[in-house]
Amino acid sequence: MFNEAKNFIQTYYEETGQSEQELAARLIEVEQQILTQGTYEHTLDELTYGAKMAWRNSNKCIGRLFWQSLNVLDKRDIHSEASIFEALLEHIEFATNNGRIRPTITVFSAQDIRIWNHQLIRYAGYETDNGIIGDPDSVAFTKVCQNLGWEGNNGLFDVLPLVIQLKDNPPKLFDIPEASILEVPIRHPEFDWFTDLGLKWYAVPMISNMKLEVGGISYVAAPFNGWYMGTEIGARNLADDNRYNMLPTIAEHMGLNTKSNASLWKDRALVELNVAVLHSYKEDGVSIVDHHTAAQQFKRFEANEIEAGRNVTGNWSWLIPPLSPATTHIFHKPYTNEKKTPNYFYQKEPY
Ligand code: HEM
Ligand SMILES: N/C(=N/c1cccc(CO[C@@H]2CCNC2)c1)c1cccs1
Repeated sequence: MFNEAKNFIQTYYEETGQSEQELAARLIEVEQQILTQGTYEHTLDELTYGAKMAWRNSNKCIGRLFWQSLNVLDKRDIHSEASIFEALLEHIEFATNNGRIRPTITVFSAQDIRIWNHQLIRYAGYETDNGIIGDPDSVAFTKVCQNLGWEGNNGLFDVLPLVIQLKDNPPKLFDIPEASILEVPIRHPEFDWFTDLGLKWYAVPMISNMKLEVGGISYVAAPFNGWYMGTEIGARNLADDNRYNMLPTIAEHMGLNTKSNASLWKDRALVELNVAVLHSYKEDGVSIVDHHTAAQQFKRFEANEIEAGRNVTGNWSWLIPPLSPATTHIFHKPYTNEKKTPNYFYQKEPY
């Protein structure tokens, strides 16, 4: 652990221009803590910078240009399910900010808390005799919630409860107040019939099942949010045939020939769905980025990193957007998928 701690603290001090003397003193302190307690505690500044570095090192993320502007909420001192629920509501409110989304991470104490949700706000998926209602991606977790007593409503867009577990206690469920959940009804700038599809999506993506690793310490409950890139909603969540599978319906309404692949009906429906998503979020003043702008921002990130003397790492297959990937520069160049730390990692599902 001391090796990982030393590497992180050294890099942190170098990148923030703190003196060799301060570094040496801090390293002695950390070594002492590890020797006597088996671990050490990050200062707020170390934790804050570590969370930002972890974003900077996230190879699958196209949004890394803004890594230094991450808001870090330190909640390492709370240890009851109720106060964790309160902190999560605080995160949701602060991050949502009435639509002017603030990229934010809340860090809970390193080991004894788990949030079972994949995202703080996500729609339920119900398996019924005549198919799946809601988000197919949520079917397994929805069953877990129902086994824990959650009813659900068999709706298309039922927001799942927060499931919070302390140590090895049974998890506790908490409903998120509707007032805290900002959603965007999806309409199209030209096709008036689009509204009748009854589609909407939530404003803020908040990943809550990954762990933040900084200097040898793993924060297994550290939910983080940014804003959406439009294609995530328009080219995947509402488009995939194993998600909301809207392309055939949209193509029908557009009067396209869905009997022939060569009519490119799927592609035309896909573009209009993505146009509708971007139009709706923008009209409602909810932060969102289109995949062309996001790629241009990523290009600026690459230049900044080279300028800072760091090599750019990335996971090409995740960085290219799912719609018109070859229209971005990312498609036309290779990226090394070298894993640096601090970083965000997958971890075993607690259920
Ligand atoms: C600010 C706006 C942001 C945008 C537009 C953005 C965009 C994206 C997109 C499109 C993906 C791929 C998701 C998918 O294909 O399912 C992604 C992945 C990822 N992003 Fe970002 N991101 C943003 C902010 C952040 C922040 C604040 C963090 C953490 C502090 C972060 C960490 C990650 C990580 C760890 C992944 C990979 C997730 C996985 O492995 O499943 N991003 N991002
Ligand atoms: N825009 C975003 N998109 C995502 C970022 C990370 C993960 C995901 C969802 O990943 C799922 C697992 C693989 N694809 C879907 C979406 C952000 C969420 C939190 C901060 S930015």
